[in-house]
Amino acid sequence: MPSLLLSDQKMTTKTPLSDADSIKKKKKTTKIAAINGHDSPDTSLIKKIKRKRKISDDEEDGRSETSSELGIADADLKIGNGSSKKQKLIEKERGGSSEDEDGEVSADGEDEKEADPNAVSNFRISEPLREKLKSKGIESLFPIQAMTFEIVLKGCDLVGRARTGQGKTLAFVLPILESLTNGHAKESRKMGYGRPPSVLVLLPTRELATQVHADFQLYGGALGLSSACLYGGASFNSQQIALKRGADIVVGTPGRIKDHLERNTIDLKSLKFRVLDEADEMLRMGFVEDVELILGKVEDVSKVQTLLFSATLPSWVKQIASRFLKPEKKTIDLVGNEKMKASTSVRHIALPCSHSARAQLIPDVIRCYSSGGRTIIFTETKNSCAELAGVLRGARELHGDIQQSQREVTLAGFRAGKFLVLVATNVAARGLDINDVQLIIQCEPPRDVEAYIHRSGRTGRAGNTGVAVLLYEPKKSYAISRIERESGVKFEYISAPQPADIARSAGSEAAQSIISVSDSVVPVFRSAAEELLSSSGLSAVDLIAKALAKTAGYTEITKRSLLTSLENYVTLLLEAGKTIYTPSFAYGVLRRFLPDEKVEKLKGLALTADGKGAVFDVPAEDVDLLIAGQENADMVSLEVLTVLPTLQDKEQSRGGNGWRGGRFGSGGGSFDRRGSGGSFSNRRGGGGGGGGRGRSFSDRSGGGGFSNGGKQGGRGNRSERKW
Ligand SMILES: Nc1ncnc2c1ncn2[C@@H]1O[C@H](COP(=O)(O)OP(=O)(O)OP(=O)(O)O)[C@@H](O)[C@H]1O
Repeated sequence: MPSLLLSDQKMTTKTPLSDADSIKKKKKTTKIAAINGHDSPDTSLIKKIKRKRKISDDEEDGRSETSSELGIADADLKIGNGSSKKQKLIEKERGGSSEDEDGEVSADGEDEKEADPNAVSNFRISEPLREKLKSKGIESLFPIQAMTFEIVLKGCDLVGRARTGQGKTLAFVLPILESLTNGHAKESRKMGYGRPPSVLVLLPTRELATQVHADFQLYGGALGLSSACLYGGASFNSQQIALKRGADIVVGTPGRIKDHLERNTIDLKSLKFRVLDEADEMLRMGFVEDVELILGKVEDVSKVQTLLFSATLPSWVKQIASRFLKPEKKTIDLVGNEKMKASTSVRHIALPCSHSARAQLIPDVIRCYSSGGRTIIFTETKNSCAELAGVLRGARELHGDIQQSQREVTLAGFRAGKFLVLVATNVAARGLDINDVQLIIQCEPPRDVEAYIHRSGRTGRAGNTGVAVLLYEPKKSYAISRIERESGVKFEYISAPQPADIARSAGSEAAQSIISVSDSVVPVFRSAAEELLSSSGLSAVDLIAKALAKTAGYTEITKRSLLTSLENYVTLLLEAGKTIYTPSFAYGVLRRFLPDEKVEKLKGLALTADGKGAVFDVPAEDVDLLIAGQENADMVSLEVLTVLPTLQDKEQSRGGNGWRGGRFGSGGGSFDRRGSGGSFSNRRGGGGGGGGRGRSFSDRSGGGGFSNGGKQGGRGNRSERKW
């Protein structure tokens, strides 16, 4: 019997955990705590939870078992905090440890394995399934899987919630398969040719359907169960043939399943399980009626078990969803009321960038933060997806206007590493689990916070780390504060990587590649080199510098502004000796001493949090003229910035009169170390804007490369980049 779900008393029935040896028991609880990101003091809490569980299991009183009843809410059972301790643990869980002949984990010896309460061997998982899991490097269940396994096996309806990438798919796949083959659903499920499905899994996108179906094929196949995948854009006939033959498990999107119902090609009367994966998205997409119609086809609702999973469950979804689940449903919520709803193993970064600077900026963001792995870029619309994919070298697009067959080819190519940059709309936001996605770029803040959580959750999965960069127009900074408020994410504010810094790191790679050229070329090129050296008028060092630049793909170095990330723009700060209440006031001041045509070329004007200044971008060629212009105005100063100061929330700037102190401005001057990247915010002047939270920008201007948890891009020279 499984560990987490049972009382200590029940555990005595199971061999590995039954040993009354107190040392082992101690190890066991410590490991539970470690998996959940806690140290030993919380082990008593885990025991409490177990005791509570024991009581509620025994009582079987039909009450809904909520996370708070289980004591799971808040930080108590938090997972995925990215700590190195947990990291190692997950690596171990994923099979990173060496195995002995019996396939047992031997990292810390036999005791260690026995001490793992979530070891697969501690659950009622049959041998073929166990073997399959082992072949995939899975020796231990993740918390959401461990905590829901027995509940599902016992026949309860369930709402399951855990952060992105924490293994919710296997949390329903494994107990369903066990139920069908060895559990309560075994006797009543239909068999033989033409059998109707016993399991229906509904999900919002075709790509996700394919992925979940692959899991059922893999694990269900090991138990002799067949499955079919039904989604639009694919051949109806082949789906019909599969259903006619008989499929135990059907995975699909609501639209196509409804089509099958209308054509009488599917019979959902005798379902044993109904699963709503990414339920909130399905309902948000307007599938409520379809979902209700599909789920309503079951003949005897008392005989079907309904499971609902997502990383996000807004309250309106819970209300609708409760129509589909029995009142005595159980809830396992590993996010609960915790403030942080997004993945905790992801570094969340916000970077100001005007729309027109995106295409130039994104390659450098990829170079700085992708660690050479895959990147997914999210756009809000299909048009901007196609447009961006068209200008980013080596990138491919994925959105709803692409033919289904091409969508599949594209995703397969991305999974296989044939190209490393995928530009996608929200079709790729939910559920997709793709190996080695290191970086997520969102081109603008999404409208709803759930989208931010799911998109950024395409990286940092299963205990791995990742980076999510959110680009935003400076004038839309209020959208960032909304996401922070609603998701609990604390963004690291940076300004754009400077091309010079990128070029510096490309230069050292180019140097390596030059050194590795065979000596055999020297006699052939020597005379040309001598000729060049004497005719160029350059020193040998300068000449080599140019050769390195060319090798790295650079013929000039541009500057990128701090505010809008535009190349060949420079960020200036205006101060007028008094509070600047509104952007129009700032424009008025500028017009006093600058020609109109120059003022009209300014970009992204925003007010500083201390209320004393305005920042804006100007074309690099105008800078000298503008700086000189300040001589004509009293009490006015203009200066070139190297670090962006803390800015006001735009909503507040729009508010006109009565600047009340920056909602974004905090007491300035303090350093804010974040993440492993070692960047720090360096707020100019440090004038706190009358309270409120600070939006500080990391100082990248010191040059010397970019930090990404110690990882540098290192993907070859500029001309060889894959994107
Ligand atoms: N027990 C386990 N041990 C190791 N890896 C696991 C385990 N369970 C699942 N995984 C892996 O973790 C990854 C994430 O799993 P999954 O896609 O089910 O996450 P999820 O919680 O559904 O995420 P999302 O909310 O984004 O859909 C997958 O690659 C899966 O194979």
